[in-house]
Amino acid sequence: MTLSTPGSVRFDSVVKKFGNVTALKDLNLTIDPGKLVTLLGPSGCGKTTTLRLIAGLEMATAGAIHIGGEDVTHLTATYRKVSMVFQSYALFPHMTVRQNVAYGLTVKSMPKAEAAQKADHGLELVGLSGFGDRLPSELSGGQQQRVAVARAIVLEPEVLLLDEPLSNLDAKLRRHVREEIRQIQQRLGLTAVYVTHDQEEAMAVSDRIIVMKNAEIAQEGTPKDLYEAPQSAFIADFIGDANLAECHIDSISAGLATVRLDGQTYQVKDGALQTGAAKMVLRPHNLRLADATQPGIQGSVTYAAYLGKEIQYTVESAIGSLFVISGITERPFAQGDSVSVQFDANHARLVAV
Ligand SMILES: Nc1ncnc2c1ncn2[C@@H]1O[C@H](COP(=O)(O)OP(=O)(O)OP(=O)(O)O)[C@@H](O)[C@H]1O
Repeated sequence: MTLSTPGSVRFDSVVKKFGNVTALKDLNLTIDPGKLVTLLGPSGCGKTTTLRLIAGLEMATAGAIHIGGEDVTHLTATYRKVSMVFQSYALFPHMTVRQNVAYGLTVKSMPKAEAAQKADHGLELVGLSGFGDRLPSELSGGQQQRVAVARAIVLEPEVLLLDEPLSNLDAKLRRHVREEIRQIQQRLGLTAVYVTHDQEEAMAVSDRIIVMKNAEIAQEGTPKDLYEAPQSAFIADFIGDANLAECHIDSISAGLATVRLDGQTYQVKDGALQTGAAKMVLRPHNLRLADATQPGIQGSVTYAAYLGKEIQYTVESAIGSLFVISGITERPFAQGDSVSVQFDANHARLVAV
């Protein structure tokens, strides 16, 4: 199949209001061709509105939207080269899988035989060759979602939009289908915009993640950027688990901050902050437990859970409650044990209070 050139997406100062509700404040974003970008954020932050604005299912109140370099701000959905995959699959139950995939093509007046041939090719691309004569009810949930993806990609969109495509699948299948969606997107070089509120799913499938909060972008970057260099307490907490410990930056020099935490001094990469109160981001697996006689932050284990691949602890300490993850090869501790919590300051980060 020849797919149309993957398109870029650009928002210039886009505002979207629904009556008194401002769903998007002043959104500026660029999505490069061939990349999968995820919109991630808590409920109501504006993810779905952004996706619907790309699709042309909503119109911007102000600002401009470009797809593939073309100004589409005032074009309705029919005239935009995008296809959407919904969380509900939205397959027609009485049509065969092939007819479902061919549906959008026949609506566009493609002759039936050609549409069926394209549908079969689409099914091949999503690993469902030979399933064309079945009814959707004769497929698993994951297979039905792949049919929905095939139906979207046979339309040869410049941009593929995916609205929480895994939310109807159970946890085990979700991981499998997200890998498949990512592989199809990469193999075909599609530009894809993916909405989810699940941060692990976002990290697993994305080239870049745009984290939204209160109708604005909170931070954007690769999964690694967001995890390793969060620019706020919100991002640190939202992307992966984080302990946020109150600390004090005494001085900053050559990109290193001298930080006081629990009476000790540490050198931490500065997060473009000023001296004064700050929060130190301590990832649970970067904390180690040692015997209480060892140096570190003193505390006591209030919860210990053996999870096979790791042990998770809650430690009440002088700097608050800490969530700690240890490898199973490390010495185990039990509830009630006095411990010393140690960490490597190279892995700590600083964010504003
Ligand atoms: N048609 C509408 N009419 C009025 N308000 C709306 C409409 N659609 C969305 N909103 C409001 O705009 C804001 C953003 O909604 P949106 O659906 O984009 O959020 P979301 O991040 O996708 O949330 P969720 O994860 O819950 O789906 C919310 O405050 C929502 O209530």
